[in-house]
Amino acid sequence: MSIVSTRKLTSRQRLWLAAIKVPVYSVSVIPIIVGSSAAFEKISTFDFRIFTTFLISSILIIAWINISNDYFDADTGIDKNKPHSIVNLINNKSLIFWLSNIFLILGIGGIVLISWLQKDLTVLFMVILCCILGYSYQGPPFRLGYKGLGEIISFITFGPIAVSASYYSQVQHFSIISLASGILIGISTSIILFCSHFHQVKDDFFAGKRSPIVFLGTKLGSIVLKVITVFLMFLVIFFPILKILPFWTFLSLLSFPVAHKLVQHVSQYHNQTSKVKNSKFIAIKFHFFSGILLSVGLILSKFI
Ligand SMILES: C/C(=C\COP(=O)(O)OP(=O)(O)O)CCC[C@H](C)CCC[C@H](C)CCCC(C)C
Ligand SMILES: O=C(O)C1=CC(=O)c2ccccc2C1=O
Repeated sequence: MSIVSTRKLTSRQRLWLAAIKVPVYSVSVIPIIVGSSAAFEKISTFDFRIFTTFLISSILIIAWINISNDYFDADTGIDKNKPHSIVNLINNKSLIFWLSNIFLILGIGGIVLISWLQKDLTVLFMVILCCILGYSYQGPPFRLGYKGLGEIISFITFGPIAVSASYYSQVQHFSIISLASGILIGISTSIILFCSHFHQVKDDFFAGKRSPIVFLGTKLGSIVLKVITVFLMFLVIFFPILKILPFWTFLSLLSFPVAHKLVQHVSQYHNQTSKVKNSKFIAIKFHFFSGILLSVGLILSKFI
């Protein structure tokens, strides 16, 4: 194989890697881990079979939302400068549409299994609500993401609903612990989506997508990011002080250096496309570490 073709292969592989968006799957894993940790903290119970089924289902649902996002974005032309859109890579829209639906059916199938095992439809209703809201973010005729509502949808779905659903799947009741943990996870998830708009501001504007950054501009957007991140850190301190969350959830504060790096990076490079692009990955790192530390804090509270 010639050097040129190897290079070609490598760049295509890179595009595929970007298209698959592996790091983004943190958003599917963390709410399930945190909800199950909160359940363990509350009543010392952990059903590994339910946990694993929920985790796999959640990953499949995120595969659906991401593949179908490329499918729906192809219709509005917003991804025409995005070589790592799956539609631009495969060039077979109906295949992509059906592939995404297979992921959705398999994901929902796992949740049906949980509901069947527990003879309780609550978790199924909650996840279906998430999927309807997820569809409304990107699919016609709603496309609420194009109206600047993505962050609110992502907060509600990945935060209070997903964390409470995971909690409920373990213990079959609701609690303030899963709600408060869900609020923290919801905010850090929305921070990821918020950061993903900075480098796309021009394409979004010309395609008629009114993302928060199109509304605010990149400078004001970087200030809003700082305010929201500080607010999140404030809640991490405030919840244990008010005994809404157990003491050891303070551990989540150890993710502060990553939060600081994120805010610094965006305030420095908010209008430099190639550099601010990286902010989404710093935000994912922050979401992952703050979420894992929150889980560790919840579990530790049971023992210390
Ligand atoms: C695809 C998503 C965001 C990316 O959108 P955008 O078009 O800006 O991206 P590109 O630049 O890459 O084109 C995700 C949007 C998520 C949505 C707001 C909410 C989805 C809800 C899920 C279905 C909830 C799943 C819950 C699960 C954990 C049980
Ligand atoms: O591709 C992306 O940019 C995102 C994908 C995704 O699934 C997600 C989920 C929750 C919050 C943000 C994001 C993305 O930014």
